Amino acid sequence: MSEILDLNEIRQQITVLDQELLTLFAKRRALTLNVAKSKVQQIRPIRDQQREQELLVRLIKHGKTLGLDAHYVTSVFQTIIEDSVLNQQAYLQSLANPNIQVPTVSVAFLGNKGSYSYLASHRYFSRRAEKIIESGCQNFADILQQVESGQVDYGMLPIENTSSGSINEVYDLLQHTNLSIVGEITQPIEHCLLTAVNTSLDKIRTIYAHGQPFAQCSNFLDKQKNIRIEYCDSTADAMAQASELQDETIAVIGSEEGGQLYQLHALEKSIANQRENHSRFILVARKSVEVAEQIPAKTALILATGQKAGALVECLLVLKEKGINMCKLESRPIQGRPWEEMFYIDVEANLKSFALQEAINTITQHTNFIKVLGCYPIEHISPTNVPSDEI
Ligand SMILES: C=C(O[C@@H]1C=C(C(=O)O)C=C[C@H]1O)C(=O)O
Repeated sequence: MSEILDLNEIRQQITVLDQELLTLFAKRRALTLNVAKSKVQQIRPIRDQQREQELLVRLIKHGKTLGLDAHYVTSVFQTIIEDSVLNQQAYLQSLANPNIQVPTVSVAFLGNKGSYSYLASHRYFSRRAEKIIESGCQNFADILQQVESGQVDYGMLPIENTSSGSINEVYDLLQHTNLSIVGEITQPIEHCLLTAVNTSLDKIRTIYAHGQPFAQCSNFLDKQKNIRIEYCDSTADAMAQASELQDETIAVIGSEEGGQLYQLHALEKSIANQRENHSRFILVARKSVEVAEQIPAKTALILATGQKAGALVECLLVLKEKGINMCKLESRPIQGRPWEEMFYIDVEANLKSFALQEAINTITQHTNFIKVLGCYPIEHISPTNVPSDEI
């Protein structure tokens, strides 16, 4: 006869193990902070992908002897390494900008509790501040106005999404602001259909959604018959309305994590057109920041060339000559000047670097207008992979 297994007792053992794992994670984090301190002394870059690869190969081999598959070990340690690199970057940034190191920060974002902007703000500051004073806004212009007037320290704005592209309204607002971009964060967007009460898809008649999630879920929505879309100012607004109405015919497009704050449950998960759906947010402040040299930096520029033939090409050639990688180019019309365009250019370079300073000086000769929107650490940590023959 097989032995009787006591579920509660086994779960108790798992609970103890999980706590031990957390203690080990914290110890590892503390050690990586010491690594960061030594890199400051030795002026070495934060990221060392060769070390990451060696470490992964060793762990995968060892994991196999314990019955753990390579995929599992790789994904766990990629997450640990990402946290470690971001934490080291945040530490170096706090040294480079002692004035930004404060325990409490105030942040304006779109919507209320539960919006993607709310989740991005909390994730961004989780390793940088102890407390966030939240300021939910009804539109992007309000966010900028609150930062400009000094009502809050920071504004979090979505700038692009992997499925619906650039957020033009934010680009247009950036033309007229004196604020600086001081950070970025990429937030996974996992759209679900959320409801306040137990119901089924065939009973839903109205879906509350913000325009962005609506556009990103068009394939799923096209398949639904007899459904009306109610546009809302934000995802959080949509959630609050559905939560208040407690109606089995009403659903909301939003994240499961955000929905939990309104006691909403996921009726359908992963309803976005693209499975890999991410939004990039930028953080704006009144004062620009310095980016430590050991951290990969991005600089955002806007420029107008007028209607001179080839002027934009001349500007881009300057970047090429200086070996500066352009990671984004966007154009927007200039209000009041028909057919003239404002170009938004993101480059992977530190504003302090000699190459970028020289490039900006030369580019200025080809433009009517040029402005640096900000220089900030690149927050996206691309995972190091292990060559398949090494596994
Ligand atoms: C901790 C370090 O910094 C980074 C983080 C690593 C990690 O968490 O294991 C490994 C290499 C670096 O990209 C290090 O250089 O050892």
